[in-house]
Amino acid sequence: MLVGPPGSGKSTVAELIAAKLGKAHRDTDADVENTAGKPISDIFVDSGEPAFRAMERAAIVAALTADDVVLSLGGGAILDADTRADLAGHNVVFLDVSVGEAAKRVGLGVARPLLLGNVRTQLKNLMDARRPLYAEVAKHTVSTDGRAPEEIAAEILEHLG
Ligand SMILES: Nc1ncnc2c1ncn2[C@@H]1O[C@H](COP(=O)(O)OP(=O)(O)OP(=O)(O)O)[C@@H](O)[C@H]1O
Ligand SMILES: O=C(O)C1=C[C@@H](O)[C@@H](O)[C@H](O)C1
Ligand SMILES: [Mg+2]
Repeated sequence: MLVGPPGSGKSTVAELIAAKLGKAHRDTDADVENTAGKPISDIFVDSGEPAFRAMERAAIVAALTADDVVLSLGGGAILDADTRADLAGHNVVFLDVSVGEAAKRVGLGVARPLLLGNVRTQLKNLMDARRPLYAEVAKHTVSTDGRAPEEIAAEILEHLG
């Protein structure tokens, strides 16, 4: 199970790990979009962040009951105390990334509504606030700066044994 800020590579790396393990990859952002029938950016505009967080929480509860999946969580999933409690006992890996590298990876698109405006500033604020929460739920932290997704996936697989 992968957590980390936007642009840390959760979705990309989880897909690689799932392929190596022959398991399914599940991503709570994708689950929310499928349930809502629209992109996350539209959910934020149409219904607001609290409504998105409620949908995200429901997607996580559902995903945690599934067997044999490699799960990537939305960047803000760990803001929810119930989710943090639910993650205890799971094999959670925190994908860490610097502000500069994450900003390069996510670009300037509208797909990540919380980063609109000054992407670097938003990322910095968000990471400063959340780093303790990512670290709290994770059993293992992997630095991703300057490393290819394949290398990161291999390190995690090695750690999993
Ligand atoms: N280690 C890496 N090095 C370079 N680019 C990467 C790396 N990991 C992911 N990327 C690229 O960065 C972008 C963001 O990756 P990804 O969507 O996997 O991040 P995420 O953590 O799932 O973000 P979000 O929280 O917004 O869902 C993608 O274009 C992806 O190809
Ligand atoms: O960091 C966040 O709060 C978010 C990250 C994305 O994965 C999406 O879940 C959404 O854009 C919110
Ligand atoms: Mg993702």
